Amino acid sequence: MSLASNYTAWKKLQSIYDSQRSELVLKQLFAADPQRFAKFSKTYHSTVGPETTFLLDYSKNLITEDVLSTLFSLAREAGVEKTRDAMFSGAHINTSEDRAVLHIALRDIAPSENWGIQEAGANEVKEVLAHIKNFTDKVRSGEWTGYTGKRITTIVNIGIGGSDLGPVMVTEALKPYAHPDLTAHFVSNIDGTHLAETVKLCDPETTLFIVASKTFTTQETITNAESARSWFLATAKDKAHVAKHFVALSTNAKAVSAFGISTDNMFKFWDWVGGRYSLWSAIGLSIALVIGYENFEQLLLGAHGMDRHFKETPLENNLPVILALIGIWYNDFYGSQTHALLPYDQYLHKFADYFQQGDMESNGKFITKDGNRVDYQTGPIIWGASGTNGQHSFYQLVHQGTKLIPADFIAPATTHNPHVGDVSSKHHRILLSNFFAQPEALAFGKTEEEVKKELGAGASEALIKSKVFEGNRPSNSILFPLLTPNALGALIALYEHKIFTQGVIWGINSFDQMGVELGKVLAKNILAQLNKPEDVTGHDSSTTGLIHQYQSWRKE
Ligand SMILES: O=P(O)(O)OC[C@H]1O[C@H](O)[C@H](O)[C@@H](O)[C@@H]1O
Repeated sequence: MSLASNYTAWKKLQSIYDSQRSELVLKQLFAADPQRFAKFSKTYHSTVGPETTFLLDYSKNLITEDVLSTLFSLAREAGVEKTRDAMFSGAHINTSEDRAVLHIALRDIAPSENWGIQEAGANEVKEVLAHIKNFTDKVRSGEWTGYTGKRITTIVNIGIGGSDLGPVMVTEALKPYAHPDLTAHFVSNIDGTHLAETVKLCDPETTLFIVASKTFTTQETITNAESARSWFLATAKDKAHVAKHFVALSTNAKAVSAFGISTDNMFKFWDWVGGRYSLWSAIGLSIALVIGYENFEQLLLGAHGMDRHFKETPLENNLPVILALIGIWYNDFYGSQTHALLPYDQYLHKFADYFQQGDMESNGKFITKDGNRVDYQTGPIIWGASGTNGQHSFYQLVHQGTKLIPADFIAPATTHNPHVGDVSSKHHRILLSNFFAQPEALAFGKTEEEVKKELGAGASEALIKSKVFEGNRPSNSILFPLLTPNALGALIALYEHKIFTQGVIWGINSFDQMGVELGKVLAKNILAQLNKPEDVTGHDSSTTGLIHQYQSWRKE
C-alpha cells in the first residue's frame, strides 16, 4: 500500500490546486454556471423501509467538475470500492487487531443481504435483537418491575466513549419518540460528581442501571458501576435484588459474571463491532428502551438504506464518498485543520460530540496500515454546535477569521415542535432562515464597495475594512423532511461511510484506537503513587511537581 501522496490523482490534485486556486471563487463559479446547484446537489432516496429522503447540496464548495473527477479518480486509485466490498464481505480490514468491521451487519435487516454472514452469524444478531425487543417491551409496559414491585421509571446507562456517546446523541435526537414515563440518564465520567449528581435524581426502587462496556474492563465504567451497585444496595440491602436493577451490554461474558450480573441479563455483541460504531448493537439498549423497539428498528433500517446506497451506488453519485472527497480537498490541499458540524436542530445538539469520537478516533492517525508515516494531514478536528447558538459565539471566526473552516449545515424542513405556546411555525422559519443565510454569507460575503455604499460618506477606512466579508468559505447543506428514527439512522451512516472512505484514501486503519492507550497506562502507574510524596518516582519534574502540589492541598 502506497502513501496517498504517491497516487497519480493526488499529484494531479496538487497541481490543480497550485495552478487554479485563484479561479476557485464561488461568486464567479456560480455566476458562470446557472446549473451549478443542479450539477452539484443530489437527493438521496432510501431503497428500503419507509421513504427517507435528503438533499445534499455541495455546490458551495471550492470545486469544479475537473476537481471532482480527479477526486473520484483518487478514490478509485486508493481502492475505495475494493476495501468497501472487503468490509461488507467480513474480511479483517481492521488489520492491527485482526478483526472484521461489521457494524453494517447489525442493521442488515429487511431484507437481509447476509453481509459478512460467516463472520457475523446473522442468527446471533437476530437473537440479540429479539432479546432487546423482549426486554424493552417488558420494561416499557411495566411488566418488568423493581425489587419492590414498582415499574421502572428511570434508566441510567453507565458507559464511556462508544458505550455512551451514541446512546446519548440518539436519545436526545429522538426525544419526540420517547416513552413519556421513562427518564434516561447517562453516566460516563470517572469524576464521582457525574454519578453522585445522577443518583440524586433516582429512586433505587424504580431505577434500572445499564452497564455498557464492550470490554467490561474500562476503569471508568466498572468503577461507576460498582459505586452505583453500592448506592443501590444501601437501600435494597439484599444482593439478590441486583438482578432486577442491573443489566450488562458487553462482549465479555466472563467479566460480566464476575461483576455479579447474571448472563441472563447480559445483552451480547461481538468483537467485530467497533466501540464508536456500536449504537446499532446491544449498546443501543438504552435507545430502544427510550424510543421503543419498533423505532429502534427504524433507526437500523435507515442506516441499512444508507449502507446499500454506499455499497451499490457508483462513486460519482455516492453521497458518503462525495462528502469524503470534498473533505480531503480541504484537509490535504487547502490545509484546513477542522471540519464543523452545524445542525440547525436542537434535537441534534450532541451530533458533533458524537462524531468527535466517530471521526477523530477513527482517522486521527499518522501511521498507515503498513507502518509508514504519512506526509499529509489525516483526520480533521471535528467540532460544532447546534444552530443558532453557534452564530452568537464562534461564527465570527468562521466568517472573518484567518482560517478556512469547511462546515456542514444540517436541518429538517419540518419541526417536531411547530407550536410553541400559541405561536405557530414562527420559530422554525426563523431557524431555517438562518440555516439558509449562513452558508450564503460564508460563500458570497460582502465586498468593500457594498460596505461603503451602506455606510455612506465619511466612514473611516478601518471601519469599512472591518465590515468586509471575503466570502469564498465553503460548506455543504443537508436538508431532510423530518428528523425521524429512519432519517437519523441514514444520517449517521452517511458520516460513518464518509469516515471510512477518507481512512481508505489516507491508507490508515480507521478501526483501531492505539492512541488512547498510553495515557491509561501512565494513569494506572500514577494512581499507585498518589498516597505519599515519597512514592512519586520515575517522572519528569513537571509531573512530579504537580503531583506533590496536589498531595499537599488535598483534603480527602
Ligand atoms: O465499551 P468499552 O470497552 O468500555 O470502551 C469504551 C471506550 O474506551 C476506549 O478507551 C476506546 O477509546 C473507545 O473506543 C471505547 O468506546
